[in-house]
Parts: sequence; structure tokens; C-alpha cells
Amino acid sequence: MIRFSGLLNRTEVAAKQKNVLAMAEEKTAKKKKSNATENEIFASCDFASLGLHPALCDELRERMGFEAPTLVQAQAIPVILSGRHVLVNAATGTGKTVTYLAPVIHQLQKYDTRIQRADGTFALVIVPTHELCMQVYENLQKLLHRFHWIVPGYIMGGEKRSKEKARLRKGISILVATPGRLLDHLKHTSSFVYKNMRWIIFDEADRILELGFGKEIEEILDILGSRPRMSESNDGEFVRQNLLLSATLNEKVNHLANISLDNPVMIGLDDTKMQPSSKQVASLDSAIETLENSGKASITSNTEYRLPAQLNQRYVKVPCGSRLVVLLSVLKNLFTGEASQKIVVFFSTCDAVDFHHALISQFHGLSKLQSDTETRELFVKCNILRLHGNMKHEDRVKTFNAFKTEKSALLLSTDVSARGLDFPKVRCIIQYDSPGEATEYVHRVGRTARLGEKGDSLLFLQPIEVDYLEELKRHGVILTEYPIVKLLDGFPSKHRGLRKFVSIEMHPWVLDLQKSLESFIFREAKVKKLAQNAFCSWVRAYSAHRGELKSIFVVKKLHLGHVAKSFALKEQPALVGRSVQKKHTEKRKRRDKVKEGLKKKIKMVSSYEEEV
Ligand SMILES: Nc1ncnc2c1ncn2[C@@H]1O[C@H](COP(=O)(O)OP(=O)(O)OP(=O)(O)O)[C@@H](O)[C@H]1O
Repeated sequence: MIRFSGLLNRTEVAAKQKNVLAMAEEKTAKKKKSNATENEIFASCDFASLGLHPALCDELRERMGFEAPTLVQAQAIPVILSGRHVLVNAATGTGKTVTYLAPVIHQLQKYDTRIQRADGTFALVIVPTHELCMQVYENLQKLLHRFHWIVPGYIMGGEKRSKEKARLRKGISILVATPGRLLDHLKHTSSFVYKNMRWIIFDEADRILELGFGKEIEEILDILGSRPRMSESNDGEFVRQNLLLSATLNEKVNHLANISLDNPVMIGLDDTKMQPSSKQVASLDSAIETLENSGKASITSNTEYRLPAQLNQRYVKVPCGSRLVVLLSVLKNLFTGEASQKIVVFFSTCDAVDFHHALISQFHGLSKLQSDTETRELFVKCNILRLHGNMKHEDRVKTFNAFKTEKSALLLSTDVSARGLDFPKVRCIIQYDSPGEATEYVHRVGRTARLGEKGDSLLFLQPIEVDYLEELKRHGVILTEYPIVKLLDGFPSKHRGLRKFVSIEMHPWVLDLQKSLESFIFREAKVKKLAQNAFCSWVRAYSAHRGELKSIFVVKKLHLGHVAKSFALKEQPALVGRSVQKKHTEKRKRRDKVKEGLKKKIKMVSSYEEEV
């Protein structure tokens, strides 16, 4: 076991934190009204005052361009440096990555004897997706520039195992990994050295569990030793420090927290989220005091999520059959108003992403209402990208890098982009298909308005789904309505003046564009096929809403003909009817068998496929 002798004791850390907070308060009081948003994001102190090594502070300033720590960094870094297990809850885009990476690097570069590759892995960062894995790795590379003996690395699904094995054999000091592939290597790669593992960090902890990795995580913790006590034994030997972070720590992480954290300090969790009487951490002293007695993380389900204050959140109420037209109109309007900008649109399924990507990349618009030049141009003029979990790993990497560096682009994605990804300068987030739980809403909109920047978000809801706004309200998220009719009125229409506006479905522009889209799909067999697939998976995804959301997103209330229109299909695909029918019959046969065998003791659960 490698020895570390540079730990600050608890009193020193508490004193440091007090100083930092006092300095922060003093400076903030002086500046007071100068820049409200900045003060909400950055602390008025520097990285060195948090106890970080000067070379690391230089790296943060020179390579990363960070002048001052964010509030969460100022609050959490000294606590993490103290060696305590920590739970961090802070809004999206507030700098949680550096919050955990900087203290780990600080400690590793301070070892009496420089660490070697042969010592294996000291720190493990577990993340839910490939993209987040790459992003954390990139941050690490920058931060470790001056500390060349500390080697960063990553392993994740989709990459070649043999290459990863070779990298592990050489030795990775700080390893970023997705849970499935990590477990695979822990079990099957004998050259993977982890006897010196000192930190396990769960970034986006709640999402890792939501994705169903709970069992893998338990196995990983079993192999690595669940939560060896942080030891401040006589010889100063350090055993293990685990950290859990997310913008939406909720009751789902309680179990993980309780099996992985030992007497944790909680940062950014307020009264509404904790039981029984813990308080928001104002200083390390109070944090430690508060939690010392209980020693257990207990977060309630009554969670209010923090969103960036400068984020402009709106919703648009659109009848199902007009959804596609409204989406295209909103996009056209945004890219016409400002050609150079980045927008992300979230869909519920991979098929929906593929269909909309094909459509927007090829659709030229309403020929009769456009000039010759316009008809030669795409209806939505922008660089369009797609990202979802069914794409090849290399294509995912390409899109991820492209959207990061592009100045102007439209990214169509599933929730694979919702967590943790830090695409610079995203102006607007459109949630075309509503997210599941409020947590996903928070993370999706969190791709914009990062670190004090401006950002807009727009949530599409059908009139039958507006109760979702109440669900969001329960978590402290409040949206205002987007004036969609005004936007639609701004487009030309051959019917303008002939018809009186009655509703969105009957709006002349909506009627014209819908017709045009349907003709396009009718002509383009490939896109039509994508539309049919997307229709099927969309309905399946709609019926898969869980828990309380099932009473808001009720599949029986959908008019499938209108759903078909939202994929520019003139009618509900016959194919769907047959396949669903077939599934239904097969299911019924199986069910009858079971029923017979168990003499009607089993209550059958009806699924959507059985209902249609
Ligand atoms: N102290 C700082 N000064 C300036 N920029 C910073 C600072 N800390 C982090 N950043 C930048 O802020 C952005 C957001 O950071 P990061 O991705 O770590 O946020 P996050 O809190 O993890 O967000 P999410 O919850 O969405 O994962 C990044 O571009 C990062 O480089």
C-alpha cells in the first residue's frame, strides 16, 4: 500500500474553509450588485486558498482558463481534500467535474514517492455514458499536463477489449469507466492492478442507477471492497474515499450512498432533501457536525431541483397532429433569426432521431410559397447531427466531437446526451418528446445556460399532457407558455385571408406545411420507412412511462391517426397494426397457457400492445 502523508487534519480543513468563506463573503459584500449571476456562480477566492498545489492552480488557470473556483468547487474541494466521503448536489454546469478531479490530482502528485504505472489504478471515476467518459478523460488530460507521471485512461462499452486490456496492463493511475465494461475487466483482466484504489467517484450517480447498473455497481464494490473506512490511523495511512455527485441527487441514490459512503459530508443538499434534520452545508464544521451523528445518507423523494437562474424555460402546447409542423417552424425561425447557433432537440427513441434527421436533412419545404432560390435550399438551413445509443461507437465519437467544436449546428438526440455533456455555447434545448421524470428534464435543459451563460428551453406538450407542468412544479420547476400562434402567423400561406384562424391544427401555415411534408414522405420511400419505424417505437416509448407519469402520458388517450400525422404519415401504418396484432395474439396464447397451469392464480398485467 502506498503511503500518503499530506493529509490535512479536520481542524485545519475547517479553518481553511472558514477563511475561504469569510473571504468570499467579504468580497461579495463589496461587489454586491455588480454582477448578480457571476456571484451566484463563482466564489470570491482563488484555487490556491482552497489548499490545492500551486502547479495545479497554474494548470487550472493557464490550460483550462479558470481564474476563480465556482461556488461548489470552493465549498467541496477543501472537504474532499480532508479525505471525507462526500455527496455533492449542485446545478448543471457549475463545475462538478473539476470539483472531484482537482483534489484527487492534488493528493496523487503529493505522494512521497512518485507513483508508477506499475502501481495500477488509484482513482476510479464511474460515469453512465461513453460520451461522458470521454469528456472526463479529456478534462483529466488537460489537468495532468504538468503531472506526466499520473496517467489518465478510460474504458467503456463499444471500445475494443484487447486495446483496453493492453492499456490496463501498462497501468492507468486515474481511470474513467462505464460500469458494465469496468466490471468485465475487474473479472477478466488479470493484469488490471487495483490494490491501491483510493477513490471511487460516481459522477451522475442517480443516472447510473436509473440505467439499471445497480447490480453491476454492487458487484464492483464487492470486488473493490465496499467502503473501507477512511482511516486516519497513526501512520497516516489512507484507505478509501468515495464520492457521489449529481445535479439531481434523489432518494434513488440512498442505497448506493449507504453501501458506498462512510459517514459522508453532504454538500448542496437542503432541508427538503434530507432527513431527519440535516442542514445545508454552510461550512465544513456544520457539515461534519450535522452528519456525524447519523452517518447515513437519507434523501427524501420530495426533491426541489436547482436550475440555472438565467435559464429561460418555456413550454408549447401543440395538438399531436401538428407537432412536426410546429417543430420545423420553431427550428426554421431560430436558424433564420440567428444562423450561427447550437440547438439540441431531444427525442424519446433512436428511431425518432433517425427519422427526423433524415427528414430535416432532405426536406426543402413548400414549393408554391417559395422563391426558386428558397426551394433549392433546405427548409431548415443548418448543419444537422444525430446522436443515440444504437449508433456505432466511432460515429458517436465523431458526432460528439463535431457538436463540441461546431459554431452552428442542430443536434438531434436521445437522452444519451442529457447527462453531463458540456457542449460549449448551446443556445436552446428543445424537448420534442417529453422527458420521463423531472430529473431528466433538469439534465436535458442543463445542456444550455451553463456556468452563468444565457440559454432557452422549450418543452413540447400535447393538450392532454399539460399535467406534466404540475409534476415539474412539484420539483420547483416553473415554465411559461411560448406564444406559438404569433410565430406561425409570421410565416406566409397561400390560404392566408381565406380562412379564419380557429386552432393550431387549422392554421393556414400548419395545413400547408403538413401537406407538403406528407407529399415528401409519400415520394421518399426510405424516409417513409424510417417514419413508420419511428411511429412504432414512439408509441411503445409512450406506453413505457412509469409511476405517476403513467396517469399523465396515457397511451389510450392518443389518437393514433394524429400520431401518424406527426411523422408526416397520412395514415397509421398498416404494418404497425399487423405487428401489434401478431404480438397481441402470441402474448394471449402464452398467457392462456400460464393461466391454465396456475389455475387462474396469476393476475395478468396488460400492456399497450394488448390494448390496441
Ligand atoms: N472554475 C471555473 N471557472 C471557469 N470555468 C469553469 C470552472 N469550473 C468549471 N468550468 C467550466 O464549466 C463548464 C461546466 O463544468 P462541468 O461540466 O464540470 O459542470 P457540471 O456541474 O458537471 O455539469 P453537469 O451537471 O451538467 O454534468 C465546463 O465547460 C467547465 O470547463
